[in-house]
Amino acid sequence: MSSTTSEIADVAASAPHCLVEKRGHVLIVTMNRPAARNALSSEMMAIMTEAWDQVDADPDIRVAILTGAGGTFCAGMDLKAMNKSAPGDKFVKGGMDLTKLPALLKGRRLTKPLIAAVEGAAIAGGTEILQGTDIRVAGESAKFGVSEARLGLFPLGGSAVRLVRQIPYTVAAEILLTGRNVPASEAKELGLIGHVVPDGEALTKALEIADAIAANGPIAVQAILKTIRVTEGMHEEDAFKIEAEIGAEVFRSADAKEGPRSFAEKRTPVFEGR
Ligand SMILES: C[C@H](/C=C/C(=O)SCCNC(=O)CCNC(=O)[C@H](O)C(C)(C)COP(=O)(O)OP(=O)(O)OC[C@H]1O[C@@H](n2cnc3c(N)ncnc32)[C@H](O)[C@@H]1OP(=O)(O)O)[C@H]1CC[C@H]2[C@@H]3CCC4=CC(=O)CC[C@]4(C)[C@H]3CC[C@]12C
Repeated sequence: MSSTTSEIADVAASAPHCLVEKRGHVLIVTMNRPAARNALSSEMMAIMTEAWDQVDADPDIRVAILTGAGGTFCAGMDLKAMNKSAPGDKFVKGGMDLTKLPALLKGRRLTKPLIAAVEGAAIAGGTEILQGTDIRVAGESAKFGVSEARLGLFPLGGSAVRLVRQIPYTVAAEILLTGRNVPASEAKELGLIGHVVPDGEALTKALEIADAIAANGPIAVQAILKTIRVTEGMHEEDAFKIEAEIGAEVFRSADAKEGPRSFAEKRTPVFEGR
């Protein structure tokens, strides 16, 4: 028996705003409000924060993927909810710490690599969270933008700080100040994303990259990521001191012995993450 339109709408309304699925060593986090183009809700952000905690805490998870349901990544903050209750009214002096938004990975980065698989729109909050991911794949019709200024808002998800550090200054300034949309081809040219794939294939490509990372030594992967994060913006000399400490720790691990041993024995390495 086929479902009626209202039955489908009822199911959609009761569905969690974010889905979390573990596939092997990969945790897939899917923003799931397709009828509202995956606009951010409190429920969605609470589940995302829990998922990020799970990624950091579970040693069996080696990589995470962030994606959106129904052919859209994320249309940013829920503007209809915002219209009913203006967030600015809560911003009384000292009333809220706006330096951290863990769900959007502002003031928090994961200890494992995070891959964004983008289809359709990644607008405002959607492009803001993208900047907290490490590797980014998008379908060819995807579009990006930090459009808050168009609505008289400020990109409090961190873009006024991060975007100028991730793509050339003049383009970042233009994107932030005009709020214009950036097509996938241009985003790739700018280095905001790393891959453009046919529409509908972003998650497949992200999984392919995730599997390649998950097959590597997890201690090495996490140490490389930690070095990137901790040394960002540092003078080279200071950065090399930290790099040396972190790198030496990796060389002391059992995985660092297993890698060369597997090569000599002509077999695939079995990394245990210790
Ligand atoms: C500041 C930080 C971020 C802000 C923002 O993101 S502002 C949002 C800007 N977004 C947009 O302008 C996109 C609007 N949408 C579109 O342009 C289009 O819909 C689309 C291109 C995305 C898709 O087009 P389409 O043709 O495919 O589809 P449509 O027909 O247009 O849409 C279908 C359907 O979806 C609905 N829809 C789409 N987008 C939205 C949306 N954004 N909101 C609601 N609904 C949407 C559309 O209406 C249609 O519906 P229908 O019924 O069918 O008509 C903030 C980020 C995080 C915030 C902090 C979070 C934590 C906090 C908690 C507090 O309590 C205090 C504040 C705060 C700290 C908070 C502060 C602000 C942030 C940092």
